[in-house]
Amino acid sequence: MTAFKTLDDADLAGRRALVRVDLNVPMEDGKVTDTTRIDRILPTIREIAAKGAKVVLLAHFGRPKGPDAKNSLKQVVPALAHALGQPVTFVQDCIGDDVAKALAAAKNGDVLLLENTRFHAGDEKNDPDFVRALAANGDLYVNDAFSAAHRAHASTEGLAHVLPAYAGRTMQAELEALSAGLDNPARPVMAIVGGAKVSTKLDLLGNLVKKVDVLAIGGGMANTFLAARGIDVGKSLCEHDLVATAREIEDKAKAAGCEILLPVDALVAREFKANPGHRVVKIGEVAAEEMILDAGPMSVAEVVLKLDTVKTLVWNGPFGAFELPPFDTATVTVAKAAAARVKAGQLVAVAGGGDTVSAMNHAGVADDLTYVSTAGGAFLEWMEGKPLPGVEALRKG
Ligand SMILES: Nc1ncnc2c1ncn2[C@@H]1O[C@H](COP(=O)(O)OP(=O)(O)O)[C@@H](O)[C@H]1O
Ligand SMILES: O=C(OP(=O)(O)O)[C@H](O)COP(=O)(O)O
Repeated sequence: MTAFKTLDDADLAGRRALVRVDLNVPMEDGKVTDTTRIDRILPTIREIAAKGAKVVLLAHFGRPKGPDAKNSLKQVVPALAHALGQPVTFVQDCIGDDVAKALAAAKNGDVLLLENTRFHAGDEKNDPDFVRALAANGDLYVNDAFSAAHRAHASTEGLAHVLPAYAGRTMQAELEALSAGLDNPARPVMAIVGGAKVSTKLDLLGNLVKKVDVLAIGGGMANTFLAARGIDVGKSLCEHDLVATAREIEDKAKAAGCEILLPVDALVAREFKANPGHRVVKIGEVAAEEMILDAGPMSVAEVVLKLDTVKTLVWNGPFGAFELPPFDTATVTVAKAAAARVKAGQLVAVAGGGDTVSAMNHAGVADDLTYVSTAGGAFLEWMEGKPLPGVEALRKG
C-alpha cells in the first residue's frame, strides 16, 4: 500500500482532476437500486473538491457496444448528486470539446460526470490515442475504482502512465481491508462464486481452486458446470461453449484437493419475472422450457452445513436471480447463515461485487459480515494473487 501516491501527495488546488470511479451500479427502471458503490466514492470526491480541484468523474456502465441510452451514465446523476449533497454536471461525452467547455464553465470544487467511457471502443482497447484524448481534459489522475482495477482499460490503467497518478481513498481502503482480512486466511477457506458474468469469471476459477479448500458454485456459473457434467439445464443461463473450460477447472480442483459443491436441486420457472409459477426440482429433472433461477433447499442446506466446517468465506455472485422473489431464497439464507457464524466468532466472511453487495443489503447482513467489498471480479483476481493492472499502474516508479 505504501507503494502508491495518495491524495496526500497530490497538489489539487485549481487543477482538473480526472477521477476514475465505478458507477456500474444495479439499476431498475432507470433508478439506482443499491448505492454502495456511490457511497464508497464520496470521501474521495469530497476531499478533492474541498482541496480546490475541479472533479471530473470518469466511469463505465454496463458493456455497451457503442453509445446507447440504456447504458448512459446520465441516469446515475440524480443518485450521485443526492448522495453527494451538491449538483453534478453531466457531460454527454468523455472526450473532446464538450468536456473542455464544461470544464471552462466549472468552478473549483464543482463535480462533473462524463458519459460512459465504454461508448468509445478505445477505452477497453486501452488505445493510446484515446488515452491522450481523455488526458487532454485533466492535469492529474486519481483511480478510486478498485472494482474495475482488473481491467487494463484506458480509463483504469492507461491514464496512470500519462498523467501524475494517485490512488483514491476507496482504492486504499479496499486494498487495506482485503489484506487485513485475507492475506493469511484461517483455513479451511471456502469460496462461493455465482452470478451471471460466467465468461469473464470462469477462467479465474482455475487458479482460485488452488487457493481455497471448498468452492461452492451457484448462479449461471453453476449451470455451465452442470452442463459440463452432461446435465440438461433447459433454457437456463449457461455458457455452453465454455463447458470444456468448466471440465478443466473440475480437473484442476481435483488435483489441488479443492472440493467443488454444485447444486443438487433448483428452483425453476418458465418466465424470468418476479413470482412466476415455479417448482423445486432435482438437478437432472429440469424441463426443456424451464430455467434454473435459484439453488434449491437441499443445495442450500449443503452449503450451510459446509459453513460450519470452514473458517474463512469469500463470496462473489448470488446463487440465483435474487432481484426476483422467490429466487432470492438461497442467497438470503446462506448470507444470514454466514452472518450468524461471523457473529459467533467462528467465521471470517468477505463478500464483494456490485450485485453481491446489493444482495447482502437485501438480506440485511451487509453490516454483519467481516467486510463487504465493492469489487467482484477484481476481488476474485486479487484472491488469485494476480497483479491488478489498475493497481500496478499506480505504483511509484
Ligand atoms: N440462475 C440465474 N439465472 C439468471 N441470472 C442469474 C442467476 N443467478 C444469478 N443471476 C444474476 O447474476 C447477477 C449478478 O451476477 P454478477 O454480475 O456476476 O455479480 P456481481 O455484480 O456481484 O459481481 C444478478 O443480477 C442475478 O440476477
Ligand atoms: O461491476 C463490476 O464488476 P463485478 O460485476 O465483478 O462486481 C465492475 O464495474 C467491472 O465491470 P466489467 O466486469 O463489465 O468490466
